[in-house]
Amino acid sequence: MLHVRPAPGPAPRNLSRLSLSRTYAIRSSSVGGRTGLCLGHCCHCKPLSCKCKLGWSSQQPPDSRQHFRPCSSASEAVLTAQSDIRNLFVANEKIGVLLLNLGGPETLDDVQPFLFNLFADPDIIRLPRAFRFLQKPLAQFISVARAPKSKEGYASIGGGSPLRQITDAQGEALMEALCEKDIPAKVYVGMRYWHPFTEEAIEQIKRDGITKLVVLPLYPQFSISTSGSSLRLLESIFREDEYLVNMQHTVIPSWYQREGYIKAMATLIEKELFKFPKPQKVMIFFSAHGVPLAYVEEAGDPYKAEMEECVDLIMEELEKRGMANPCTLAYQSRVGPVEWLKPYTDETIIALGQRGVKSLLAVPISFVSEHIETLEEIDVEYKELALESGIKHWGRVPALGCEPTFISDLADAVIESLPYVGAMAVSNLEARQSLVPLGSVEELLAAYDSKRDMLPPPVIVWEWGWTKSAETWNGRAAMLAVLALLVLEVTTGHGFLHQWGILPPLP
Ligand SMILES: C=CC1=C(C)c2cc3[nH]c(cc4nc(cc5[nH]c(cc1n2)c(C)c5CCC(=O)O)C(CCC(=O)O)=C4C)c(C)c3C=C
Ligand SMILES: [Fe+2]
Repeated sequence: MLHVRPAPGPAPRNLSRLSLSRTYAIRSSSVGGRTGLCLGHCCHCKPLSCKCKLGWSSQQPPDSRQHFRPCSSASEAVLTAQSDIRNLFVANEKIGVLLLNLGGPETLDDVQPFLFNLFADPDIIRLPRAFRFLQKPLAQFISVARAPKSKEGYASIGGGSPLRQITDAQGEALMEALCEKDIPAKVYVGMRYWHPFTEEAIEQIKRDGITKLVVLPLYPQFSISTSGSSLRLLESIFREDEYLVNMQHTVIPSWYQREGYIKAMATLIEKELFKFPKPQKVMIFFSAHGVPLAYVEEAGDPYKAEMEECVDLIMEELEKRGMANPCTLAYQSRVGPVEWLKPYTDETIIALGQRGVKSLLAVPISFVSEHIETLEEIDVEYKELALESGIKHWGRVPALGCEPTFISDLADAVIESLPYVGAMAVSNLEARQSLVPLGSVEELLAAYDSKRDMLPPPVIVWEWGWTKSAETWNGRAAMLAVLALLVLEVTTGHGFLHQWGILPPLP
């Protein structure tokens, strides 16, 4: 199914609106009578369901749009927050902002160990509980097998990922923006899979004696596989550390609906549209990083719903500016044999070409830095595919990077969240039970973990003969046997893959 909005005019877009209630019900989970993760988002608007200045009652999940939409009193909220912050300085507090990101290999030699870290993450490869002991051997196997292809990609974009450099620059720019808004704070970068690792950032935060911390994942939309994974790691680090248990903090889990972000995206799109010979005829093609379908359908990942709403908001902003282009949302970069969110970017490009679309503007939407999937997958592979599919004019919107409106908005998000830093951690006991996400992300992750265990097997009744159930169970037995062989091979360095030269010998 394509997410296509026909041109011209404000005809309804075919962007299905999933119920967001699960996401926001989880977000609104209350600890100690106050809500959790609405911090930093909702302080502008106070709909009826909102009981506190920054939250809503857990009994009354709000309409997300109403709650999250920035309104004209945004600057007022920032001003209030700023005066609260000045009070923090009187109390001699040291404010830190921890930017969480994915991380990327800096050299080609880093590629395999980076991939190992990624695939060793149980939020990336989800093994049933009984098979968790296989996580690391499997990560070793997949990372070794995938490294040559990944290396080719990284070699073609200059020999490594630009992610560290860009994230550091975003951190610097955020620090300056906060300083200009009279909020001196130190910004730290903590990567999930490569340097500087989250653990390194945390050590620096401790050395600097930070007393109040805002945790800001650099993913606009929340996914279990990205922000969720980073927060889970952070939570485990916090739980083990006496200093961190006592450090007040808050988390901004996703921020795709912020006015500054939406406007910055619309401005970038508008600029690129006008490079086309007929701007009004261009199909705006949002390409988001995919996740396996089961994350959304079985584990309750809000990623798809947030992505669709984000696209809606950007398109509304463009409409306000007089642009009524058609748009499509598709998902790219799938890895492995399972089904991922659809429609897939490559299939969609081909379908659009067949439908006679002639001008396509690709908009990377799930990430705010240039990275391998914008520089290689979109700029090279998808462009080539588009031209082969009959598309005549191709463009690509750059990632936000250090775009000033965007950075200024991130600074506002941080400022708005500051008065609520530590509001939840009223005692050590409570803090230990519910640390980083003030209860909410933990609940989200816990909900998906428990759901995973409760999933019914695909085939319940055994039937003799060449049946679906026989195929399934034979297939499972065969997979386990192959897995066992692979694990043995990767750990011992001996086996058929080494003999056939598919895997290099162990050093
Ligand atoms: C919102 C963004 C991202 C989601 C969601 C996401 C999920 C996800 N990714 C993989 C597997 C890989 N991702 C890789 C690189 C990579 N992923 C993201 C973002 C999201 N991933 C970025 C920004 C990058 C690039 C980092 C860089 O170095 O520039 C890779 C490595 C590259 C490759 O070999 O293709 C893999 C593998 C899974 C399995 C997944 C969801 C479960
Ligand atoms: Fe990824």
